[in-house]
Amino acid sequence: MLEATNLTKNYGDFTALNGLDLSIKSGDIFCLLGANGAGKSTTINLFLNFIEPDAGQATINAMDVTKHPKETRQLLSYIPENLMLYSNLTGLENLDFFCGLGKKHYDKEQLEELLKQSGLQPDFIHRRVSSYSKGMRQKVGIALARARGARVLLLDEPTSGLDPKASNEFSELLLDMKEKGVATLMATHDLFRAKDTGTHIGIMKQGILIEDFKSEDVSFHDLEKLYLKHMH
Ligand SMILES: Nc1ncnc2c1ncn2[C@@H]1O[C@H](COP(=O)(O)OP(=O)(O)OP(=O)(O)O)[C@@H](O)[C@H]1O
Repeated sequence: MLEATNLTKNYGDFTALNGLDLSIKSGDIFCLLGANGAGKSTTINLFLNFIEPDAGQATINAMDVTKHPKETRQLLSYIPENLMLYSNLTGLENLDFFCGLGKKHYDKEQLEELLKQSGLQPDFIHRRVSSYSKGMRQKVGIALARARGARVLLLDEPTSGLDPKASNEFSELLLDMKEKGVATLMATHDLFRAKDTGTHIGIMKQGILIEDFKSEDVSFHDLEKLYLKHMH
């Protein structure tokens, strides 16, 4: 569903992403680990078509994102570390607004249901987002992904700064999306979540994917050892 072939991005003579080959299928949760500056956000931004590759291609459902920007963007939802929501609007009003931008229209009951299914406490649905915790904001992001019927989730450190309970709730939502066949690419620094929630784990260093394996094939201890070894 998500494929990178020799995907490469240079900034001047600095190579931020170097010949990435990657395949993420429906129902996969691929967790991308790596130190600051390793190239994780660059990878996500290339799939989003926010930036253009210098070589290779990023495809979603076999469509090159640079050649089919509209079709590919319709298939995906993106949740960055800090989701942009209107703080003066309620969660429900935000969801309604962003669904409208994507020409999806739901009535009030359906929007309430989408937010509840995404774990937002019912008494917050009609409160302004300015009163939300970061975890609650990320739940609105998941509700939007559901509302848009996204087949692909691109997540850039969505759980950084969340407390363990909120992070765990977010993982549950990802597993639920996985059951629905959504393909997920998540950049994260959270080794525990990568092992716990991811189906696949990649470790990136200086723009190169140096490890790529199924998370069931490593213990948490071995993952930590491998990660630390590569960080030197
Ligand atoms: N617009 C830009 N111009 C020049 N260099 C850039 C630009 N954007 C990113 N880079 C560089 O590319 C490299 C990869 O950055 P990227 O944001 O992909 O890393 P990352 O793995 O997501 O790191 P982090 O964990 O800090 O988010 C970094 O060295 C960064 O400084």
